[in-house]
Amino acid sequence: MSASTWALVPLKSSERAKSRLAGALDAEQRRRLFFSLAERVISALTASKSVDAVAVVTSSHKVAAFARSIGAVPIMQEADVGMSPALDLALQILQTMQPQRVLMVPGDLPLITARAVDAIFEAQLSSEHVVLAPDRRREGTNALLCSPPKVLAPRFGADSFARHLSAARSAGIATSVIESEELALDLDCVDDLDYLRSQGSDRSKNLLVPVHAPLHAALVG
Ligand SMILES: Nc1nc2c(ncn2[C@@H]2O[C@H](COP(=O)(O)OP(=O)(O)OP(=O)(O)O)[C@@H](O)[C@H]2O)c(=O)[nH]1
Ligand SMILES: O=C(O)[C@H](O)COP(=O)(O)O
Repeated sequence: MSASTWALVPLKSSERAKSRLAGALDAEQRRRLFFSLAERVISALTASKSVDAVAVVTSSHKVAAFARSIGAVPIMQEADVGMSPALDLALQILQTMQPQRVLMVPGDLPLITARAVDAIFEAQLSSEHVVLAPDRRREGTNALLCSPPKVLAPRFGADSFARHLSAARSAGIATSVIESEELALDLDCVDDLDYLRSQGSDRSKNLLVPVHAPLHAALVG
């Protein structure tokens, strides 16, 4: 398969994911939340008019089968070695498809929409360009568009937004930062769950039901 714009989502093994929510959700709720979030992210990417194909990098055969069932292409890694090494490996494999650009998005953005994904691509002003979406604390990076894919190495982890921005700037790469409520929330800790709940039950309901019934149940059930 060849596609010029790929989206790439790293997904941990479901049993190990969302460990920071262990104080608020039991293991089964966390597992369901993980799959609901992943489905939401992959669906938004697939529905974006700018994305030709979505890949998921994972070490889990269960997660790979799930990704395939909703139209994503799984890329297998041997073990969970961290988000950036997983992305590095996937980028190397995707390179054989000669993509023009790759959008990297973590699999835990509950408010993401196809419209927000489209807006990332609209912020790309030249063929050599980086677009960054920070999280709501402006610490993490919730979307990283690299055009071409090797223009900037992914540096996810603590303070990744500042690190991506300064690496792009010091390399002289044209860079845009996109502020978007729909991209700014990633569900890492109990505080993030509270923030999502505080968005209002109607909004939460409309957002999460019926497609995301398990996520809704985990949050309000
Ligand atoms: N393929 C792969 N994905 C990863 C790895 N580590 C994290 N991710 C994914 O990267 C994204 C952001 O990771 P985190 O915010 O740390 O999510 P998490 O690992 O589920 O949460 P915690 O267990 O609480 O740290 C999520 O989509 C994870 O599933 C890894 O080693 N391999
Ligand atoms: O910047 C990052 O590393 C990403 O936002 C993912 O990290 P987090 O979900 O753990 O904040």
